[in-house]
Amino acid sequence: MNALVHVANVLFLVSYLVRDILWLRGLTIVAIATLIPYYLANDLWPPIIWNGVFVAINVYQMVRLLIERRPCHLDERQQQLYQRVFRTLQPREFLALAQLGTWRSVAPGEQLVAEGEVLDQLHVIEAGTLEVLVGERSVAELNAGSFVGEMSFLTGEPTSARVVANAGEPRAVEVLSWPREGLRAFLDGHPDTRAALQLILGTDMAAKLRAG
Ligand SMILES: Nc1ncnc2c1ncn2[C@@H]1O[C@@H]2COP(=O)(O)O[C@H]2[C@H]1O
Repeated sequence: MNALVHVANVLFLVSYLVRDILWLRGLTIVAIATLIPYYLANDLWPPIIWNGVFVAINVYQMVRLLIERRPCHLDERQQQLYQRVFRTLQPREFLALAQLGTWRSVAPGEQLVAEGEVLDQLHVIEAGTLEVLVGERSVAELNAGSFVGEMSFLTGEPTSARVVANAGEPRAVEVLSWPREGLRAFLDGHPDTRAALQLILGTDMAAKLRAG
């Protein structure tokens, strides 16, 4: 019987070494199950009850994780954007985020963002190129996968530049746009998604700094 205690503790040890929380919880459940015969043989009811509670909590959290991670269908546009920008999110997390936004076309010559405005949206380009202007000076071009308005989104400051679709562009630019407050509320309820998005936005801004 004592061997079971050692086996269980080795399993606990392995569970602490794995990085994926799903595996950690699964191994914890197996380790506890390995200990139960020992507790029963020794009539140790308090640890049986407490470990039953731990198993119940872990099973509940595992079911939640599995629901979050179950495969989901992304349409072609979503799939492209996911591969290009949001790969650090679980596909289902991304789907929820994408469904919160609306797809929009920016026609050649159309202005997406004015300079110095209080922006109530965050955009990401799915296809096409947008031009960034400060005054009349063109300072950058933004391509598929780039965010527009992330600086205001993160700082709450008015926009730093004007962003337009060039009149000479043959095709409309496709963007996915989120309402700022709706996105903030969503992220408040999804802290993992918020952490991942902050990193994605930070990486986007670093790329812009580097390009500038
Ligand atoms: N130098 C730059 N390089 C690339 N993009 C920029 C630059 N300046 C501004 N932008 C983009 O233009 C947007 C204007 O609104 P924001 O300041 O919210 O966020 C800005 C960025 O998305």
